[in-house]
Amino acid sequence: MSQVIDSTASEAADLVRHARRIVVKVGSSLVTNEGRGLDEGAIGHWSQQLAALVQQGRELIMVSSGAIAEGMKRLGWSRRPHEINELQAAAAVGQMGLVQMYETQLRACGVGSAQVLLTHADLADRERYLNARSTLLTLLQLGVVPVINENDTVVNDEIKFGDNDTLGALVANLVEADVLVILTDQKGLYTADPRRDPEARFVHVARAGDPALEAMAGGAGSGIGKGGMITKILAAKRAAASGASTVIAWGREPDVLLRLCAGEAIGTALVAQTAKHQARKRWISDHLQLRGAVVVDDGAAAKIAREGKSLLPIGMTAVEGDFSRGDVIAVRDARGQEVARGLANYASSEARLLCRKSSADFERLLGYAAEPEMIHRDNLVLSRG
Ligand SMILES: Nc1ncnc2c1ncn2[C@@H]1O[C@H](COP(=O)(O)OP(=O)(O)O)[C@@H](O)[C@H]1O
Ligand SMILES: N[C@@H](CCC(=O)OP(=O)(O)O)C(=O)O
Repeated sequence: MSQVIDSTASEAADLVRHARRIVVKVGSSLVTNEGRGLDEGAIGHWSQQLAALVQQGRELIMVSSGAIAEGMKRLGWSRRPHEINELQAAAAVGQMGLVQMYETQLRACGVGSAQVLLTHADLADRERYLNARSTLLTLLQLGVVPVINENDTVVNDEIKFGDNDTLGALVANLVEADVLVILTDQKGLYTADPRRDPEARFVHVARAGDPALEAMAGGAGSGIGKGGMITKILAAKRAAASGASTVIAWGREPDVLLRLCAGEAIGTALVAQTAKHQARKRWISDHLQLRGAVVVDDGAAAKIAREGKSLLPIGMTAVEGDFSRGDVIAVRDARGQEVARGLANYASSEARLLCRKSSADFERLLGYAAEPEMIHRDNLVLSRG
């Protein structure tokens, strides 16, 4: 049995203790008590823990399923429909109750919440990716807990996440979370589905992306959940691509989030092998197709290369090519040498207006106020040195 690990369970637990930005995902079977209706006690308990962690100075995002199951209950449907339009209708009905319950519970703990509905296409589109990212990061800065679900109304079979484990991982990638916590109806990952195999052994820690894990994981055990363990294993692999480790744990474990954040080894830890900043750099370097460039003065080039600062439009002298917000562009110095590459916050047409301008002028020049940076330092990779 592989269970290849480069970390011990206690080292893995330390990852959560030190985590600042955490994405928590809860599945339909937990949220709706196996389809019996929204579990107010469970949502209240997670909300209290989320609020306590925000109050500790951490940033929390909740990815919660349950809309379809709750919608089915509200519509009086006992069997999950096959028609996609019926599933979408159920999700729209159920999402009302779902988000209302989180809002009420979090507010009672003194923490604000926000509803964010996303689709895969939103995150594949570079401009929408940047928009979603900056909205979520702003919410986190405000100390608000975003409560995310798939935007079931606008997706069809092909582009549907199908399960919220994938959505949780994509959100972890989007905001560069330190840890993804997947709460489910089992204590974690076993060597086989424990509902079917009484010999199944518990896996405490493993390497995220280890192919041996995929062989252990079966499909959903309850009639309510969709993904099963395989989607959680694949979500951990995906989250690891941006440097986030994943913990899979039982959602009804008392104080599970607080105890994980206190460094207790609960559940299965799937440890990412790449550090966050390296993963981000690789992601940007992989988008090698450059859409254009900006030329910067020596002051801006030095700030980027030596101090690791963001590129501000005031340091830009020229814009080359035709690019959109979210495209990867080069940053060149006055001698034509490439200093860095990164994701443009402004399209080339806007960037041309912003050259040499300070952020106080942006609203007058563009008609709206947006990011002060042309490329944020988180989205910038140095080309040499
Ligand atoms: N190797 C495994 N270890 C643990 N659970 C497994 C495994 N393989 C399959 N499962 C099943 O996956 C289920 C959890 O997935 P799912 O029902 O989709 O939950 P959720 O709604 O939380 O996403 C478990 O109840 C279990 O029966
Ligand atoms: N967006 C859907 C979630 C789909 C789903 O079943 O997810 P999960 O229970 O996490 O496998 C809903 O809210 O019902």
